[in-house]
Amino acid sequence: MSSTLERRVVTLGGARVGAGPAVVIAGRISLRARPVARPHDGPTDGWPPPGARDGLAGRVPLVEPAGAGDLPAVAARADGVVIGASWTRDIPLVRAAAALGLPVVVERRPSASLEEWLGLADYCAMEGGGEVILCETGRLDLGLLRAAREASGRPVVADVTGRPGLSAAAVAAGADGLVLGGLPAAPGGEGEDAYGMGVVDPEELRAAREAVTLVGALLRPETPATLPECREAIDRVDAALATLLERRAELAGVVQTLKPVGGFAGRDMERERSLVARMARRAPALGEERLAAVMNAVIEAGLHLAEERRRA
Ligand SMILES: C=C(O[C@@H]1C=C(C(=O)O)C=C[C@H]1O)C(=O)O
Repeated sequence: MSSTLERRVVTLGGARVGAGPAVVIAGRISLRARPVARPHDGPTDGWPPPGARDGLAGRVPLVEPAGAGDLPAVAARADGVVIGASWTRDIPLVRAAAALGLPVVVERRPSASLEEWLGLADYCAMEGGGEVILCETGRLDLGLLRAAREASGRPVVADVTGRPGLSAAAVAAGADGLVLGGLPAAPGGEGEDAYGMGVVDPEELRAAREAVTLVGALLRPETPATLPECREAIDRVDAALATLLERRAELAGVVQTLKPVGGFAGRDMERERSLVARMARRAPALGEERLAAVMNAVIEAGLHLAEERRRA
């Protein structure tokens, strides 16, 4: 984040994008890939009807219109309108979409420069209510994503549909959110793709949530101001800690098999002291003494686990 630029926060369907934790935006559809209307759907504007069997309560986080005719339905049913990467130069439609007053998600045209992308975002902010999110999509230029976030002060998200392996990298690069294509899945159930639009992929959703939790805990600065926010931030840190503790226990177990004398008998207090001293450099507020108590418990838990496994 630039120190001179005020960071703008956009509220999208109740989620604050741009400050605090990175968010997962699970649902983006394009009306350019309009599904086939089916007779029992009744009059259709190309949308799944509200309360359809896929559990969709009639709303989708992000919708890309195909034309101006879609805009009333987008206004009624979407949390945010998408300026799609393929038509960022259709200025009349860009303008009409921005004028809806919904948050506007401006995708980057493939090969568009930073200047062109940010210029379009400024244009949308002027034409609309000012709530603009930048979205990097396609092959994901994460360097550009980061530069856009710094240069504009606007929230920047990455569409990781079909690229779950880039979720962690996108959050590490500074993405304020991860977008997943498809209809939102039914709460608690696997989504039913009744309309040929595709449903958010559960594996992609899992990868995105892991990324915002684990990478967010490690790399994203946060200053929570309320008790729930603070607890959520702590929960993310604990998730990262648990992941690391499990990993550490596995490694400590391997060490026991490689040392001449393993287990509690082979305990090396000098090595324990030196690892605590190194950790204290990263955790100066906690300091050596408090860390030593924590690490003693961690090391003993690992030794107990290794012993249990050896006996089994
Ligand atoms: C893992 C080792 O064995 C023991 C456990 C340690 C740990 O969990 O970090 C450190 C030193 C030893 O007392 C080791 O020797 O490195």
